Amino acid sequence: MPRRERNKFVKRGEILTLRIEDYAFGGKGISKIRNEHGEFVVFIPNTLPGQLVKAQVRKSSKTYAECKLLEVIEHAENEVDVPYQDIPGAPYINLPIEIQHEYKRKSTLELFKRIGKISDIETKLDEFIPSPNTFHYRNKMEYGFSAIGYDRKLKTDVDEFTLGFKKRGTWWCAENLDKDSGLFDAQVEDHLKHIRAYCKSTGLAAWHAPRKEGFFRYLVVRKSYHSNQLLFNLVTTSHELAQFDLKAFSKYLIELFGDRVAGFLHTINDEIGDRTIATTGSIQLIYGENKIVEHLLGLQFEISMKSFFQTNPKCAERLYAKVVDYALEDKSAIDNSVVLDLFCGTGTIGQILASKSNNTQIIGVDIVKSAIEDAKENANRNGIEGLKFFAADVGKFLVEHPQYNNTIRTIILDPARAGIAPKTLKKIINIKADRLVYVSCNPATQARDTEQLVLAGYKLKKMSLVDQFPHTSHIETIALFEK
Ligand SMILES: C[S@@+](CC[C@H](N)C(=O)[O-])C[C@H]1O[C@@H](n2cnc3c(N)ncnc32)[C@H](O)[C@@H]1O
Repeated sequence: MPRRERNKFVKRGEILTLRIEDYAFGGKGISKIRNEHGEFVVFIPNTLPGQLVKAQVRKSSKTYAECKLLEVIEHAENEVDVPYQDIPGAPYINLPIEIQHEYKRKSTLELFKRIGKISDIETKLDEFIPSPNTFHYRNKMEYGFSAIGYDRKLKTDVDEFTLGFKKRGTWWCAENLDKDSGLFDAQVEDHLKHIRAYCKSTGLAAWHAPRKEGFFRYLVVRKSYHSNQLLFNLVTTSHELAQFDLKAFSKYLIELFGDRVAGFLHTINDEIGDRTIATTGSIQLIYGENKIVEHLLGLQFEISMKSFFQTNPKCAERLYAKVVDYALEDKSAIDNSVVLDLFCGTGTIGQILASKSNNTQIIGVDIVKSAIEDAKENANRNGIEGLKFFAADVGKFLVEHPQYNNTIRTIILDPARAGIAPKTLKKIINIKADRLVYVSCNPATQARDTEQLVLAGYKLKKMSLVDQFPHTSHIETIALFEK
C-alpha cells in the first residue's frame, strides 16, 4: 500500500496565525502558507480579507486545509465600529454593507460557474437586491440557556447561568447577550439580561450540555413587523416543572414588554440532543394567542411557532415580488393553469401569485403539517381562491399524483438549505414543466441542481441575488429556468 504523503505545510490540531487574503463562498476566508515546498491554501470560516486571525487546523489534504477560527487578532482596514454586541450569528457586522454585497455577489457567481457549470453566469445576473433594513431585520431569534458561560477577559469557560448564544466553535458553552445585537428587536435584547436574572432567581438550573441535564433550555421570540407584537416560547425539560410558575413568568414578560406580548407558549423538550428546539417537544399556550400576524405585499399571514416564515419579512417582500415577476413574465403559463408551489411553507408565494393572476390554481406542498394548516387559514383570511395545500414530502406527493406529469407549465421551488433530494429532483424534471422559478437559501445546493437541470434540457435564463441576511455569509437566490 502506498505510504500517505506527509503534509509539508500544516498538522491537524496545529494553531496557526494567518493573514486572510481572499473570500470564498459561504463566508470562508482564504489564507495562503508559502514555504520552500510551494503555496498551500487554508480556509477559515467567518473571516474577512485583511484580518489577522488565530485558527486551528481541523482537516487537511495535500492541497488545502480547513481551520476553525479561534480569534481575530487584527481587524481588516475596512471594518467599522457598530454600537451592538457582537454575536456569532453576525460575523460581518463591522463590514460596510456595500462591501458585504460585493463579496456575496462575486462568491455566489463563482459558485455557479464552478458547481453549476454556467460559464457565462455574469450575463445571467439580473439584479442584486439589498435588504431594506440593514439592522434589526430579523423576525425570530432563538436564545439558549447554558450552565457554562464564557469569560471574555479571562478567555476561559466558567460555571455561570447564561442566556445568549453558543460561543463560536463550541457546543458546550455560551455567552450572555447583554444588549442589542443589531439583528433582532432592540427592546427584547436589551431586556434579555433581566429575563436571565428572573430565571436564575428561581434556583432552577440552566441546561448543562456536557451533562445533558438542567431545566431551562431555550427562549424563542417571534416578532411581527406589522403589529410590532412578540410571541414567546420558553423551552424547558419536564423534571422540575412543578417548581416553575409559568403564569408568573408570562406576567413578568408583560411587565417588561406590555401589550407587545401577543402570546406566551411553553414547550417541554426532554430530548438530550441540542436539536431545533421550537419544533420538537409538546407545546402549550400559557397566555394570549399562539400566532402572530405579518403583512406582506398587502396580504396577511398568520404564523405559528413551528411554521417556517422568512426571517427578514421586509426583504421577503422584495424577494417575493421578484419571484412573482419571473413567474408572470410568461403570463400564458400561469393564467388559467395549474401551478405547483413545492416546499411552500405557509403558502406565501402561491398566495401572492394567485392574487396577481387570473383563474390560476395553485397546488402547495410542504412536509410540515402546521405550516400547511397556516397556509390554508391564510388563504381564507386573504380571501384568495384556487389554492390547494397538501402536507406531504414533495417526492412522495409527486409519485402519488402522476396526473401532473406533462400537464404543468410552471413550477415554483423553494427548498430548505439541504436543497432538493436528487430522487425528488428527477421527479420534478419528469413533470416536464416549461418553466421553473427556483428560490434557494443555499446557492451551493442550487448550483448542484442547476447542473442536473441543464443536463435535463433546461436553460438558466436569469437569476437575482437577495441579501436576506445582512452581516452573515448567507444569500438568497432566485433562478428562472426555461426549456
Ligand atoms: C425555505 S422554506 C420555503 C417556504 C416558503 N416558500 C416561504 O417562502 O415561506 C422550505 C420549506 O421546505 C419544507 N420542506 C423541507 N423538506 C421537505 C420535503 N421533503 N417535502 C416537502 N417540504 C419540505 C420545509 O418545511 C419548509 O417550509
